Amino acid sequence: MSKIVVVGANHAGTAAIKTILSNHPGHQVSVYDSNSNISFLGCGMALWIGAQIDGPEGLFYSSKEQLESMGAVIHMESKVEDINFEQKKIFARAKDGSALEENYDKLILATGSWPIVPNIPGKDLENVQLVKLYQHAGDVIEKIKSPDIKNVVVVGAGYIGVELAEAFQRHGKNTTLIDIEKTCLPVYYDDEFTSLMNQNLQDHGIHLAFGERVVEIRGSGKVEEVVTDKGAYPADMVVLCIGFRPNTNLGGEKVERFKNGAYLVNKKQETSVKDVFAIGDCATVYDNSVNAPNYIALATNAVRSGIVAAHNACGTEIESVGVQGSNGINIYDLKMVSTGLTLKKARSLGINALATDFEDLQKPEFMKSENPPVKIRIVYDADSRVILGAQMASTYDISMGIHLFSLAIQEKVTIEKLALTDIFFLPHFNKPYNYITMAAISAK
Ligand SMILES: Cc1cc2nc3c(=O)[nH]c(=O)nc-3n(C[C@H](O)[C@H](O)[C@H](O)COP(=O)(O)OP(=O)(O)OC[C@H]3O[C@@H](n4cnc5c(N)ncnc54)[C@H](O)[C@@H]3O)c2cc1C
Ligand SMILES: NC(=O)c1ccc[n+]([C@@H]2O[C@H](COP(=O)([O-])OP(=O)(O)OC[C@H]3O[C@@H](n4cnc5c(N)ncnc54)[C@H](O)[C@@H]3O)[C@@H](O)[C@H]2O)c1
Repeated sequence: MSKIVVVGANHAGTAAIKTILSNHPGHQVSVYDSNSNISFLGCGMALWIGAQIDGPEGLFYSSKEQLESMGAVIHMESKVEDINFEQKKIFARAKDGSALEENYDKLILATGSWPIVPNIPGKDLENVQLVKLYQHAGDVIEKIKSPDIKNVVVVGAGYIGVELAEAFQRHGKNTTLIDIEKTCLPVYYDDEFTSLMNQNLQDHGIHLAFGERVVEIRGSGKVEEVVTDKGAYPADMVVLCIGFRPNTNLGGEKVERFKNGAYLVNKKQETSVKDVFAIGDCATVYDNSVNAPNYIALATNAVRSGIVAAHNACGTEIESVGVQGSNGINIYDLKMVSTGLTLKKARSLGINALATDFEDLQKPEFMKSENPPVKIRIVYDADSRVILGAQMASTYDISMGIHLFSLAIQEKVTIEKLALTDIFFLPHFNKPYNYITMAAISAK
């Protein structure tokens, strides 16, 4: 039996710890995490700020006590500061400042990510906020109770930025959403879909400032305005949501990196250093839509990579089946889901990609129950015919539909095969010629 040290106990680390202790009894698991809490669901932050949930209680699904009850030794508020990969030893600093060190047989790095902070004047002014940790959410929640916080500027209109813009507007704040790209959610959707979300945000009073670069945050002590290359926006609070960078300083020169600094891992989550695994936001994933390693920071990827690493660290060889970056968002009841490559992204990679689009009601026109329109796009390789990506949008809950496309990309299903795939019909649910079949049938 071996001693497994896990650095980081949030979504990825917790998944690895639980998998080891539930499936491989006898291994010793020692955990270090620099934070004071475990398993905070970041996605709950916007719901909490926007008062769509009553409070943070339900946003945790594990704890130090739970992991200890399973047999783990947990060192919270203890930061690992160095690793000697030759001696297989980690060096940490405990909450009281004392030095800790521990040998390992296998090491699992689950050190996650941290929000990117643009190097601009004013980034350290009071009320310039990051939103990653539970503590950050609590800080924002406390501050926006003040009527002095009237104008909130959110920088970055990716998933976090769009969700937070809705939250602040729901909280009655004058909200401006800035992005360097010409639309929101540029990573996950083509313009035909992001235009729906842009309109949705504007319809709810959120001011959009897209295609603008933030050059300075102004104020004396407290933030007062955000200046971009195209304008200036009053701000009593600024929230920075321009993406994550992986926390991989512990790897030093020893552990091979991906182009953005994430630990480069294989399908067993093994790094370039023997007996060292990396999982979650600090590591790459195998992206089936490009057949190569990629960086896609999602809790869903963190959990699955933790499971895979745990089994391999305990001697049971399994491989990740890869991911396609499936994701979803629900803003003022507009639901959008996507997986794989957008048409824009596929073409930027030099793929001879095409898209087949279709729009229809969810159910037959004769149905009296809720029956909104659904918009779908399927992206596929014009040469191999293999499905590369899909996007869907509706006020109807279409979330189950994107899982079909996630599996289709994973299994390299062609658009022709999808056109003949068994999809049931019942007027309560859909149409005989449903929009998935129709989009696939009309592919060029
Ligand atoms: C506001 C917000 C909303 C989100 N919404 C979603 C969503 O809806 N769906 C989704 O799939 N994903 C979502 N995400 C992304 C998701 O939260 C991350 O992908 C996930 O947290 C990654 O988990 P992780 O364990 O790999 O890393 P992290 O959550 O970053 O955890 C890393 C852990 O390592 C610890 N650590 C780091 N360095 C050290 C060290 N040297 N020593 C000891 N401990 C260390 C940290 O304290 C932390 O506990 C959201 C993120 C945010 C911020
Ligand atoms: N529903 C979900 O699945 C969900 C929800 C929240 C977060 N997440 C994940 O968490 C991670 C972090 O989310 P995020 O929203 O921070 O990142 P993101 O990559 O989704 O969005 C970052 C946005 O910031 C913009 N940007 C980058 N640099 C900028 C600059 N200097 N000025 C202005 N805009 C700039 C980008 O164009 C992009 O639109 C992502 O991996 C995301 O997928 C997922």
